[in-house]
Amino acid sequence: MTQLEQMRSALSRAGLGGAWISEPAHIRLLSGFTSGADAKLLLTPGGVTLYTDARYEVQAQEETRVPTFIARPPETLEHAAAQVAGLRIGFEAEHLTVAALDELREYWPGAALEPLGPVLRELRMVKTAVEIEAIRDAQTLADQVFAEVRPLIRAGVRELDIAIEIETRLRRAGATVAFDVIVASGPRGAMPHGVASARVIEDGELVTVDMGARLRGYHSDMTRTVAVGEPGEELRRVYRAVLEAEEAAVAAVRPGVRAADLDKLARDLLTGHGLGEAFAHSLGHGIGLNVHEGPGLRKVSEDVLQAGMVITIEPGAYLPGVGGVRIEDLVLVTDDGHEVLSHSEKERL
Ligand SMILES: CSCC[C@H](N)C(=O)N1CCC[C@H]1C(=O)O
Repeated sequence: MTQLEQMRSALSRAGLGGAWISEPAHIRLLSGFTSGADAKLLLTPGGVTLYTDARYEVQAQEETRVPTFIARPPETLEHAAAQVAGLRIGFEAEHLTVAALDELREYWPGAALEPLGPVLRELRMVKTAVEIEAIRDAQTLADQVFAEVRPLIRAGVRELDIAIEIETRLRRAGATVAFDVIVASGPRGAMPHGVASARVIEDGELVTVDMGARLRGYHSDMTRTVAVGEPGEELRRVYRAVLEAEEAAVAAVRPGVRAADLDKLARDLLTGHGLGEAFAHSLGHGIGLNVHEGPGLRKVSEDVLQAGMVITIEPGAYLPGVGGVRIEDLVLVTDDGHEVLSHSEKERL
C-alpha cells in the first residue's frame, strides 16, 4: 500500500471524508512534491488535488502524479470549496495557524473541520524501504564527511571552521546540513544545542560534534565527542559513563520495546554514575522527513518500537562550567533487533 492509500484507510477509520494537508513534509510524503511550503494537498473521496502556484507548474509536473491546480488563494480555496461541501475534513492542528483555520471556515461553510489527530505521525513513524534507503545514504555521506573532517578537530582551530568544512563537504556531495552543525568545545560542551561559535579549541578539551545530512528530503543525525590532547580524569569518567549508557541502550533496541523503558535504561545507568541530573534531555527521537519526529524516546513516551522505525540514541551529560559529552547513533529497528546506521569511530577514553 502506498502512503497515500494508507492515509485514505486511516481517514476512513477516523470517519473523516477528507483532509486538508498544509505541513510541507506531509505534502511531500503523500504527493512527492518537494515545495510544500507553497502548496496544499486536498484529499476527498473524489480524489486528490495538489494546490500550488505558477512558480511551481513545471516542478509539479516533474515531481508528482497527483492532479495539480495552479492558482493562489483565495482561488484555491474557492476551487476546493466545491469538493469539501458536506464532508468532515481533517486538518493538522499542530501546523495550521488559527488565521488559516479561520480562512478555511470562511471559504468552506459547507464543511466540518476537525483536527486530524495522530494519523500522520503514526504513518510516518514506520519507514518504507525507499525512505530507509534515503536515510541510510544520508548517514553514509555524514560518516564520510566526519572522517574527512576529524583531523581538523585539534587545538587552535575555531569551532566555526569545523562546521563550515562539514557543511561545504555535504553540499559538494549533493546534500545539505540537516540542522546547524553543533560543535561545542570545552565548557561550551555543557550546551546540548551549542551550535559552532568562533571559540578556539584548546588542548585537553572534549569537543562535541553533532551533525546530519539531508538527502532526498530525509535526514541523518549523529554525535561524536572527540578528545583533543589528554582531557583530565573527570571528563574521561563522564565520557565512559555516557558511552556505557549509549551502547547499552543501542543493544536493547528491538521491536516491542517501550521507548520509555529505553530512556529509563540509559537514565538509570547515568544516575548510577551520579550523572542523572546532568542528562538534561530525552534519550532520542525518530527521524525522517524531519530531524525530530515520532517515536519519542523519553520518560513519558507511550510509543513502542516497531520494525521499520529509524531512531536516534543519544544520551549526554552536561556539566555547566566544565563541559559535556554526547554520543549518538542512528539506529534502524529491524524484525529481529536493530541495525546501527552510523559507523563513525568513537573515542575509547
Ligand atoms: C537542532 S537538531 C539537534 C540534533 C540533535 N542530535 C538532537 O536531536 N538533540 C541534541 C540534544 C538532544 C536532542 C534534542 O532533543 O534536540
